[in-house]
Amino acid sequence: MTDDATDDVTDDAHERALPGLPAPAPLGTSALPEGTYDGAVVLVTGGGTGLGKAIAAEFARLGADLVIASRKEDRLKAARDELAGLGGRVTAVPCDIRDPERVTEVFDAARQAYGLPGVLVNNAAANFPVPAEDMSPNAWRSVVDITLTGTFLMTREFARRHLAAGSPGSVINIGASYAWTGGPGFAHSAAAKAGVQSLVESLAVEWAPYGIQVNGLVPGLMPHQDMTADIRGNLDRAAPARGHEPDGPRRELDARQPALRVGAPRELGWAATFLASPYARFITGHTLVVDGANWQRRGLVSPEVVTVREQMGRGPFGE
Ligand SMILES: CCCCCCCCCCC/C=C/C(=O)SCCNC(=O)CCNC(=O)[C@H](O)C(C)(C)COP(=O)(O)OP(=O)(O)OC[C@H]1O[C@@H](n2cnc3c(N)ncnc32)[C@H](O)[C@@H]1OP(=O)(O)O
Ligand SMILES: NC(=O)C1=CN([C@@H]2O[C@H](COP(=O)(O)OP(=O)(O)OC[C@H]3O[C@@H](n4cnc5c(N)ncnc54)[C@H](OP(=O)(O)O)[C@@H]3O)[C@@H](O)[C@H]2O)C=CC1
Repeated sequence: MTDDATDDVTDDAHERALPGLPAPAPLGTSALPEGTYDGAVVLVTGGGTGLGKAIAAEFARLGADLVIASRKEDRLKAARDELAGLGGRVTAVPCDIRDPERVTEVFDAARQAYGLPGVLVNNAAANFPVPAEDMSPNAWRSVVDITLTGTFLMTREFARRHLAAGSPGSVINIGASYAWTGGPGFAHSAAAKAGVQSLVESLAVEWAPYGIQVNGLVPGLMPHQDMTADIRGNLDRAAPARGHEPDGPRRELDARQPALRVGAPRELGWAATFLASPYARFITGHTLVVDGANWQRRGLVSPEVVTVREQMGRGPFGE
């Protein structure tokens, strides 16, 4: 397993004599005791790519049996083989989380393979940048259905099964900080993530009496090789590469973060393994933000306004 983010502070930071936040611990290490998840079953939606795969990897290193679920079978299988190399057992189940019947099948497959998952990571989501005035009803529906409705359906099925069995469980919803700030250019995703955030707060209270924890986990900018072409293209436009190695660390992205570096996917994985661990049993209804304080960033004087259309290189509406 690789982890795509830089371990180094940037050239820019060195030029400015600013260290930024320290680099994370090496990939393959963990703060939790070895075997913390021995015998545990962890279900990660969207576990075949990007941050979901990085989260799954950290649970696997600590002994968990994994179930990864998403739509595209080829990517799931490739991830399954990669994750299996970390030691634990891995099952890949194709599933569109918008479909309640498919959701039921994922839990049936998990139960058959290893037993009822004790941890559910709702990581799958959909997103693409688009000015709101250009967004079709179907584009809105697609993002909201996957991100919000899919998360709800997975969580409901998880809770139903635990309530029936009388067993405890832990749900982690992967969010985004524009749930709180709004997300110009991502109105659909920001609205959906605000809904996901609200689910954390409602369901933590509703299900604490039954022993089910529900927490949120919000990544900052964590680039990875699986990022969609849409998002990668707009990132490139927002922070054009200046001749650094094309697949290496993106220093022009680092320089735009208060931490002077982007996040490494494993940093999100470590946070997830903590939140679902025996060391976080009294934490529920909480959202942990792993973003180097980027979402609180404000300037003394705001930068000049650039419309979303301009940021995306689009001409005037309707032309
Ligand atoms: C402005 C500055 C930008 C700076 C960049 C910063 C980037 C930081 C972002 C960090 C936050 C990240 C949060 C994330 O959630 S990342 C996760 C992203 N991953 C995914 O989205 C993976 C899954 N995505 C998909 O499968 C697809 O993208 C899709 C969401 C479209 C879902 O597929 P589905 O099969 O359901 O949908 P369709 O292909 O049938 O399309 C449905 C409608 O949506 C319209 N559409 C699709 N893409 C676009 C687009 N790029 N722009 C506008 N509209 C789009 C499509 O046309 C369909 O509508 P119509 O039927 O009306 O045509
Ligand atoms: N990367 C970042 O910097 C940030 C990411 N996030 C959040 O982190 C999470 C992971 O994002 P990231 O890894 O970057 O993105 P990816 O595009 O790599 O992951 C999205 C995953 O969701 C799965 N998925 C999409 N639609 C469905 C569906 N209908 N049913 C089942 N699975 C589906 C995809 O698999 P498939 O196509 O096979 O279905 C894919 O594995 C998301 O919740 C995202 O909002 C938040 C802020 C920043």
